[in-house]
Amino acid sequence: MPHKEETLDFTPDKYPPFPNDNAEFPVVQLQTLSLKKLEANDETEKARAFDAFKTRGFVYLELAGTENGGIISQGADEVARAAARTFALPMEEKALYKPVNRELFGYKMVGATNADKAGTPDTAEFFNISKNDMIVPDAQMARKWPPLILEHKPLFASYSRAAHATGLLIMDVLADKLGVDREDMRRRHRIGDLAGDHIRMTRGPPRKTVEMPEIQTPSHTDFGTYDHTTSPPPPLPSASRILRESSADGAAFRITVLMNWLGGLQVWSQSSRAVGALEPDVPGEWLWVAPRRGCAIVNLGDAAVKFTNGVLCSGRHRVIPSPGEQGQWPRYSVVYFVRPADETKMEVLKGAGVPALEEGQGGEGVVAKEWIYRQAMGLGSKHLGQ
Ligand SMILES: O=C(O)CCC(=O)C(=O)O
Ligand SMILES: [Fe+2]
Repeated sequence: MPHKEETLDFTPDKYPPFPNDNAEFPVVQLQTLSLKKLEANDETEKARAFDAFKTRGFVYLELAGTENGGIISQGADEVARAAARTFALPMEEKALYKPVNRELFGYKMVGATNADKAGTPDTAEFFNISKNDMIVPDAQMARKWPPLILEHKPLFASYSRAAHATGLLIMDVLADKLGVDREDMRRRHRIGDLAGDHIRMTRGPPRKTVEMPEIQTPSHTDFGTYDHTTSPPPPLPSASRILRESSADGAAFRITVLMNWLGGLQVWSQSSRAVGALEPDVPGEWLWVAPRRGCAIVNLGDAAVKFTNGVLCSGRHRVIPSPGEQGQWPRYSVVYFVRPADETKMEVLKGAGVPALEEGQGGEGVVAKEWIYRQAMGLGSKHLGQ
């Protein structure tokens, strides 16, 4: 590799630990699931998984002892190094890869998304790499990619396959618990089918000031989602309402497999999940998710909630600069999104554990590709092509 001499700003060996000060940096206690046990179809672990995804919607997933887990944990470091090289390219070059065709793939520059309703710009840059393009020969790729990304294509392909398989395994677990046909679910997420699935490489700059807020990735979740433990369901935020009216009566799954090295990810405290997308941020209502070595962070997307008519939960989250000393470092993360295939009609699943829709709750049944695009637009993405 011709990169020996360069200095990258992804330096995980140098990071200080997440601050051990729960008063200043309160952390969320997430359940830890074992991928090895889930792969072995361990009933106790499956029950714990179902419980965690019904309540918080976020878990740590211990990766050790499995082939896919190994590919994810080692691959993530390699992907982050590729990310550091990619983000170091000149802006004119990165700008050649802006999203087109109502897709999310490609480069999102700093400030392309609103962090709140007042239009405060976000501070993170993303490169979204389509799984479909990475697993086919170059001649069959749908988009152009920077040479640097093509150079790492085998890495992105193996990472996508391992993360996709891991997402599907979790889906199997949830399907079993919901009394839904596993194969029916798998059919909507076949790796070779065109879908919005991608590896997202993110980079957020070091913290500029001690004061909040500096939003790297704004608070996001999921249209029409509500925490089923709150009663009655909170009103839908305005962006959600538009989607609810114009889109689906149900949904399909979305599972996120996330690797990060520094703090910065936060989830809403249990009591405050009702707040909508792009609402002003309320201090004191966020809990930090401390990164754990050897673990991925897995969360469900909005689609999983709609798909199950509210049985499963997707937690609201955001990214801000890393806490304390960690804030001096640029922050990288590697995210894999498993999404339903583009042409999947968004419908509520049929299963013993999924409540049926009430009369009049239906929608016009858009397909996944359109639904994802509308979601992203609803979250204030100004950079997406029409
Ligand atoms: O960077 C992280 O830790 C989380 C990123 C995230 O939530 C996203 O890209 O959707
Ligand atoms: Fe996210």
